[in-house]
Amino acid sequence: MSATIKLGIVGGAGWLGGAIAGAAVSTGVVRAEDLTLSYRSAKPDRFPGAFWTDDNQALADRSDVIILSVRPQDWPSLELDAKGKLVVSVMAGIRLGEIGEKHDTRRVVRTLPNAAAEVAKSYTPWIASGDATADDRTIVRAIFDACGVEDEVATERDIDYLTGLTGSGPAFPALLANAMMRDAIAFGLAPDVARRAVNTVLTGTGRLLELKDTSPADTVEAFLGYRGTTAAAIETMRESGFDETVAEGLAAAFLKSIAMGKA
Ligand SMILES: NC(=O)C1=CN([C@@H]2O[C@H](COP(=O)(O)OP(=O)(O)OC[C@H]3O[C@@H](n4cnc5c(N)ncnc54)[C@H](O)[C@@H]3O)[C@@H](O)[C@H]2O)C=CC1
Ligand SMILES: O=C(O)[C@@H]1CCC=N1
Repeated sequence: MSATIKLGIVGGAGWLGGAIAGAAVSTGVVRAEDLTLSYRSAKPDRFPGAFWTDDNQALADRSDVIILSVRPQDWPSLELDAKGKLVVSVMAGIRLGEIGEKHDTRRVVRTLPNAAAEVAKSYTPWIASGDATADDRTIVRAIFDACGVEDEVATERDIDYLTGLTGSGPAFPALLANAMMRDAIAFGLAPDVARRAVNTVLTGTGRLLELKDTSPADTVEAFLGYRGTTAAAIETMRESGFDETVAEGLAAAFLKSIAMGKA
């Protein structure tokens, strides 16, 4: 892929837009001088050499590829004519067809990264509209490879499902860790010890997964087979509905993603 794409990020001052910009610049997918970012109120002091603007049409006119990274509720009021350019959305819930219609282009890609883009560890599923070209796909792969791991998926329904599974995903280990910490503090552990203990469990587990790429089912089975303290905990959590609670939470995210689109 050419290293000279001109990339615009609407909402570049935000959490995800900033993370994508950081990943794209640091991996050389885009040069800082070819990057345009828009903000709504205060101009951020980030990405030296990049062009900041509060005029989204100016951003679109300067860019070949436009990433939409505003919150879904802010998108209807976004004025931007992309005139046949490649538009890449990271917005939850908003459909390919709606995006193309509003921004006057049939080259649209809908993606759903996650918060780990900030550390180049996002999982990003994406799907392209019928008129997206092979070069468009190459550009999208390059941007989201820079943010972590990406997969082109078969349907927008898959994106809606993955919005909960992986888009929201970083929140779920945090939810578990928070419950563990609360229990540890209720038990009487010093809060700083509890925090260090629980955070180390999470980072250590992540590292093990990264190095060994084991199946979670195999890990659970190995601990169950040990018939020790871990098996006692897992069996009690499951009897209390752990697996069903997770499935219900993921279903709620899936339904919310569908409800956020018009189609
Ligand atoms: N944060 C996350 O973990 C994930 C977020 N997303 C999606 O990413 C999108 C952005 O989310 P975040 O970065 O978390 O939100 P955020 O609120 O941190 O960033 C959005 C930014 O857009 C700016 N903005 C709003 N309207 C604007 C306009 N007309 N022109 C220029 N800037 C404008 C806001 O001022 C803000 O800085 C959302 O659509 C969300 O669904 C998707 C996956 C994960
Ligand atoms: O919670 C949200 O709506 C956004 C989209 C996926 C993750 N965060």
